[in-house]
Order: sequence, then structure tokens, then C-alpha cells
Amino acid sequence: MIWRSYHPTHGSTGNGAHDEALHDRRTAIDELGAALRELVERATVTEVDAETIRRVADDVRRVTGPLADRPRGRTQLPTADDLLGGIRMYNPVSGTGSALAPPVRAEIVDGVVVGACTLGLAYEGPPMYAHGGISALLLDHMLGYATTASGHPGMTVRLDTVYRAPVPLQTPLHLTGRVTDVNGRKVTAHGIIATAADPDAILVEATGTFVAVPPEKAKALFGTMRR
Ligand SMILES: CCCCCCCCCC(=O)SCCNC(=O)CCNC(=O)[C@H](O)C(C)(C)COP(=O)(O)OP(=O)(O)OC[C@H]1O[C@@H](n2cnc3c(N)ncnc32)[C@H](O)[C@@H]1OP(=O)(O)O
Repeated sequence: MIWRSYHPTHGSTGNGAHDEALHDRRTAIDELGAALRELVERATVTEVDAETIRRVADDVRRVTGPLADRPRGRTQLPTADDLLGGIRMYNPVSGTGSALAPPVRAEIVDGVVVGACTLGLAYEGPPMYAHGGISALLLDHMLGYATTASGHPGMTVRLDTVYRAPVPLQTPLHLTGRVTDVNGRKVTAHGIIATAADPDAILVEATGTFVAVPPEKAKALFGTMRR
């Protein structure tokens, strides 16, 4: 199943259900993403000898060769994406094609974005616990999703993060994001990270301010983007 990165905007379904080739491409990207995440995690946790690590490094360089054909630049959207439909295969938080993403699975429940993920040792900051920047990344995403889902998409201009307790690795997590205020172009949202086992015990919380990008700014920032 292809998960959305964000709530769709402009009414697009974004699921590519009627396009078999697109669906097949997304499924393939999903499979490569899962393999890459397994590689990253295994490379992080391994205690094998240096010779084995070097051999794997050579192997990895060799197998990535075919991917070097037809690279896209920063102004070209991935052909598998549906920006307005909320599908971003390589989003570093939710993208199933991303080696960096946990990935977070999120859905809207009674107007609140509810997410789930488990962070492996690749996300370690203090021993056994998540890096604080990763928590901020997850919450920025949850808040951004909530603002988009509420019909007020914008860009983060401020994110205040409060770290109450460390976030344990290799532990199913529960995340939320909800809009708390809309004031013209400015939207305020709040979210938390807890464990799935104890969702009421807040480990990290964040309040963010998002600002709708006016058309002239959007043109300057994103005008060169193409499919
Ligand atoms: C379908 C896709 C969904 C996408 C969801 C994305 C979720 C992920 C979130 C992100 O990671 S976004 C990436 C990180 N953010 C950025 O790179 C944004 C950088 N900032 C900007 O590019 C500009 O600030 C922006 C285009 C958003 C707005 O510029 P403007 O010149 O149009 O706004 P302006 O500076 O006039 O400020 C508008 C209002 O916001 C307020 N504001 C601006 N910066 C602020 C700030 N830092 N804190 C509080 N308020 C702030 C500002 O005071 C003002 O309030 P008032 O209208 O009441 O006067």
C-alpha cells in the first residue's frame, strides 16, 4: 500500500489507482526504500570485522551503478510523486522510498493527525535514545501534515520543541499533530511524541507556526519546478 506523505490538497485522489505503470513504479520504489533502510540499520548495528565492512562497501558501490542513469535535478519532481495528491515517495519522514525516513505512517483521526513509527539505532543521539533533531523533524512533519489537512498549508517559520524525556529507540512510537489556531496567513499547530504503550506520557512536544506562502513568493521559490 502506498501511504500519503500529506493530506491531499485540491481534491486530487493521488493514489494512481488507474495507472498500472505508476503503481508498479511506486511499488518498486517502496521495495528499494525498504532494502535501503535495512542496509542503513544493519550497517549501524553491525560489529563485524573491518574487512567485511570494506567488502560490503565495495558491493554497495557496485550495485548502485544502474541507479546513476537518468538522475533528476532539484527542479524536477520525481515522476512517481503526486505533489497535490500528497504522495511524496522520498519524503525524509514518511516517504516509503526514502532510506532516511523511519517511515512515519500517519492518518487523520477525528481531525487530529495520528502517526506511528519505530526508530532504529541509526537515529541514535544519546545512547539508547533518539537524537533531539530527529524528534524535531518528526514533529515538524506532523504539524505540517495537520496544517495541510486543515486546509491551511504553509511553511514552518517557527518550531518550539520541549524535550521532557528521552525518546527510546526500537520502541513503537505514537505521534500526533493538530491545528490549534488560524490567524490570517498564520497557523499554529501542536504535536507530541509518546510511546505507543503509554500514549499519554508526553516525551517531546512542539508548537509550530506555519505561514501560507503568497503567490508571488511561491513563484519565486518554486517557479522553476517541473515534472
Ligand atoms: C502539500 C505540501 C505540504 C507541505 C507541508 C510542509 C510541512 C513541512 C514543513 C517544512 O519543513 S517547511 C521548510 C522549512 N521552512 C522554510 O523554509 C520557510 C522559510 N520562510 C520563508 O520562506 C518565508 O518566511 C515564508 C515564504 C514562509 C513567508 O514569507 P513572507 O515574506 O510571505 O511572510 P512574512 O515575513 O511577511 O510573514 C508573514 C507573517 O508571519 C509572521 N512570521 C514570519 N516569520 C515568523 C517567525 N519566525 N515567527 C513568528 N511569526 C513569523 C510575520 O510576522 C507575519 O505576521 P503578520 O502577518 O501578523 O504580520
